[in-house]
Amino acid sequence: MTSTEFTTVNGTSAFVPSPATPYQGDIARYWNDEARPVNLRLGDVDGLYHHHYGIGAVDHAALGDSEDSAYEKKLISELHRLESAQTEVLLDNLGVIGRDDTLVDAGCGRGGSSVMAHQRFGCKVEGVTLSSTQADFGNKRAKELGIDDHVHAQVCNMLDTPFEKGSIAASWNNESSMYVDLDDLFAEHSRFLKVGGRYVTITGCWNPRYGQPSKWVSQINAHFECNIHSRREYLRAMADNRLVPQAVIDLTPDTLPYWELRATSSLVTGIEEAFINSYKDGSFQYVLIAADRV
Ligand SMILES: C[S@@+](CC[C@H](N)C(=O)[O-])C[C@H]1O[C@@H](n2cnc3c(N)ncnc32)[C@H](O)[C@@H]1O
Ligand SMILES: CC(C)=CCC/C(C)=C/COP(=O)(O)OP(=O)(O)O
Ligand SMILES: [Mg+2]
Repeated sequence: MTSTEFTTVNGTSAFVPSPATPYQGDIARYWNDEARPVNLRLGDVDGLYHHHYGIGAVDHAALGDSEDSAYEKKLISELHRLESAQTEVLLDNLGVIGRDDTLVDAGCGRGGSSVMAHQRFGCKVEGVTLSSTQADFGNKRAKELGIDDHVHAQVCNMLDTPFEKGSIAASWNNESSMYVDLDDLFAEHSRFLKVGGRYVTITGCWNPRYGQPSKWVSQINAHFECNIHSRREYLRAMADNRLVPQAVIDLTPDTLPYWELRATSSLVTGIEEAFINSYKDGSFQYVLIAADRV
């Protein structure tokens, strides 16, 4: 961060760092203003608020009859269950984490993954986001849950964090790496991770086998003001920054049922077709990459 400015958040005074670039200012504004029902209504199911997508098979028995008056509510619960299942898979890949460890949730959104990590490992989790609205939301949820001594969010550029060199046991980007240069991102994770620590990303990436980003990938970029990288860029930038892949899992077949279900819901946002078509034509992939910091 280059400078700080004084601001007022919910009637209390706080220092919010100025964005490092005009683009980061756009992204901060985007997430400060975001209040899509597809995210808030799903989060209301159990108080875990996610800004990522789901994986796993749809439980049609739990959904029941689509003519039923309770069907839409069940559909929302089912989409939310699949989004939390996505986080569980990310956490499965973090390796052995102790209660005394600190983890970094880079691009933490409203903090759903941070809470789940603490609930599983009993560890500390530090979230960073460009959005003060999201950081406030995450800190309020942590307080309500009585875990604010362990789960904390701050407004901070994930390319330039305050975490000490070699101090972090594991870190991740859950659908947040498409907003940054990957070399800069992995250099920063590599700096604050302990040697032997684990890094995990779940991301959408364009498939080099397709050739170039398809029109659907361009549509997703425009919709979210992001810049989707290719699978090749991820692996190259990791290799250049002492992150050695331990697992590369193609989650594309596992995320398609989520999208096909979401496309039938009242909470559609209009981006469903681009995800479904790009996953089906092979131009876009949903992947998990887990890497060791060596
Ligand atoms: C799609 S949301 C993902 C949120 C969260 N990881 C989740 O799974 O719910 C993208 C997040 O990346 C954050 N982000 C984008 N660029 C960032 C940057 N340079 N530094 C910190 N956070 C960033 C946004 O503020 C937002 O919270
Ligand atoms: C896989 C890719 C390319 C993701 C782009 C980043 C992104 C915006 C993720 C979902 O956020 P969200 O949960 O706020 O989006 P939505 O409102 O569509 O559910
Ligand atoms: Mg969402």
